[in-house]
Amino acid sequence: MDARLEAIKDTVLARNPGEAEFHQAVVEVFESLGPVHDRHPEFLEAAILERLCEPERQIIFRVPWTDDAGRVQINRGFRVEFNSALGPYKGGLRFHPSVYLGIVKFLGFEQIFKNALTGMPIGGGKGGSDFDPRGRSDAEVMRFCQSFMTELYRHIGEYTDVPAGDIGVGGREIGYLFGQYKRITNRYESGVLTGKGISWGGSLVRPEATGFGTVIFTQEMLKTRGASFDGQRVVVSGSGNVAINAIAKAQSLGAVVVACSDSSGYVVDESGIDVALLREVKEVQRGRLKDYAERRGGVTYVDGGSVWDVDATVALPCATQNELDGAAAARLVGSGLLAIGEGANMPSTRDAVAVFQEAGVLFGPGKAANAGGVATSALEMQQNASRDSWSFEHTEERLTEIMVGIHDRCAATAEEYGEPGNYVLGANIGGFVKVADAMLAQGLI
Ligand SMILES: NC(=O)C1=CN([C@@H]2O[C@H](COP(=O)(O)OP(=O)(O)OC[C@H]3O[C@@H](n4cnc5c(N)ncnc54)[C@H](OP(=O)(O)O)[C@@H]3O)[C@@H](O)[C@H]2O)C=CC1
Ligand SMILES: N=C(CCC(=O)O)C(=O)O
Repeated sequence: MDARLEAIKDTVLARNPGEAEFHQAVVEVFESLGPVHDRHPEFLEAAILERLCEPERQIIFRVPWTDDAGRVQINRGFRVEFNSALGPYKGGLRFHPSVYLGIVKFLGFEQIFKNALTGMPIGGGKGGSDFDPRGRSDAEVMRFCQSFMTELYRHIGEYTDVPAGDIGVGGREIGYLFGQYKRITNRYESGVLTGKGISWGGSLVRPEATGFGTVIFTQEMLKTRGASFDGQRVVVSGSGNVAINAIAKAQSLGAVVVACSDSSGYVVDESGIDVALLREVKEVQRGRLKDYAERRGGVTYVDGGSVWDVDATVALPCATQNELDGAAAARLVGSGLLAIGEGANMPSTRDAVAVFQEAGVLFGPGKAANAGGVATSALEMQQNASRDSWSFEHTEERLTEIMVGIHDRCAATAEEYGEPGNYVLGANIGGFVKVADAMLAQGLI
C-alpha cells in the first residue's frame, strides 16, 4: 500500500477500535487507491479519504418492545448515514443478533462505492438492530418495527435517507416500518423506504433484483472467457431473498444449482434445487432447509458444516460476511472453480480473495456484483417520484442494463489501471473517483 495511504489507514483503524469488519472493508479499498492518488494529488490535499472514512452521522438508539408473553424486551437500533455526496443516504436495515456498530459501518462503507457504481443519484448508508426476527410471531415483529421506527423516523425521508431490506428485513418488516412512519408523520411519502409491497408503492423486480443482478454480473464475467452459466455446476450459500433469486436466475440460464445453505446446515440436490419448493419452505412457511430436504426426498442434508465443501464450477455466496475463508477458496479452486459472484456483502475473507485472484478465478466483489438490489431500489424511488409503476419486463431490462454497465465500468477501469480482470480494483477505483469528484466540488463539509 502507498505510504501516504498507509498513514491515513492507520489513523482510521486507530480511531475505530474493535470494528474488525469495518477495518476489513477499509483496508481492501485503500489497497486499490494508490494509483488514483498519483493521478489526483488534489484528493490528498482535500483529505477526501479521511473524510470518506468518517461517517457524516452515526445514530444509535434504544428499542423497547413487549413480546407475546407481555415481557419487556430491549434492543439497540442503528443508522449510519455515511456519505451523501451523490444523493440521499441509501442502504438496507439488517435485523440479526450479530449486528453492532462495526457491522453497520462496514455495510455502510461498502454501500458508498456500490451505489456510486450504479450511476444512480444515491449516497451510502446502512442501519439495523441486534433484534432477531427468527422464531418471533408476526405481532412481535410488528411491535419491534413500530418501536424501531418511532425513533428512526426523525432521521429519514425520501430526500434525506431511504432505508430498505437486508438480512432479517424483508417485505413483512418494510410494511410494518412504513405503516408506522406514515402514522407518525401523517404523510404518504412513498419514497422514504424501498422494498415496499407492489400494491402500495413497491417496484416489480425489487424482490428478485439482488439475486438476478448477481447472476447477470457473473454471466458478464464468464463471457470474457467465452463461457456462460449454461451447463455450469453452481453452489449458492444462503437460502434467503438473495440466494433463492440467484438460484432461479442461474437455472433460467441453464445452470444446475446443486446446493444451498442456511445457518443450520446445507442441502445437496444433485438434480438441481427445486426453487418453487424452496420458496414455499423458506418464504411462506419460514421453515428450515432440513424441512426442504424431507419434503424433496432423495437429497442429502448436512447438519452444520460448510456448503463450500461441495464441488462447483461457479460459486455464489449469498449468506453473510466472511462465510468463505482461504481454505474453502483453495478447495473450490482445486475442484475446478471458474468464477465466483458475491451476492452477499463481503462474504469472502481477505485470504479467500487472494486465493481466487492468484488462481486467476473470475472474482466479482459484492459491491459490484450485488448492486442490483440497491439499483432497483433507486428505480423504485424513480417510479414513486413520478407516481408511476413500470412493467416487470421494463424494470428487468433496466436492471440488466445497469448490471452490464457496472461490469463494463469495472472491467474498463481495471484495464485502465493496468490490472485487466481485477474487478476488485475496478470496483473500488470506479466507485471512489465518482464520490471523490463530488466531494471535491461540494467543498469542505
Ligand atoms: N436484501 C438485499 O436487497 C440485499 C442483500 N445483500 C446481502 O446479501 C446477503 C443475504 O441477504 P438477504 O438474502 O437479504 O437476507 P435473508 O435474511 O433473506 O437471508 C439470509 C440467508 O443467509 C443465512 N445467514 C444469515 N446469517 C448467517 C450466518 N451468520 N451464518 C450462516 N448463514 C447465515 C440465513 O440463514 P437462516 O435462514 O438460518 O437465518 C438465510 O438463509 C447479506 O450479506 C446481505 O447484506 C446485498 C445486497 C442487497
Ligand atoms: N441491502 C442492500 C439493499 C439496499 C437498498 O436496496 O437500499 C444492499 O445493497 O446491501
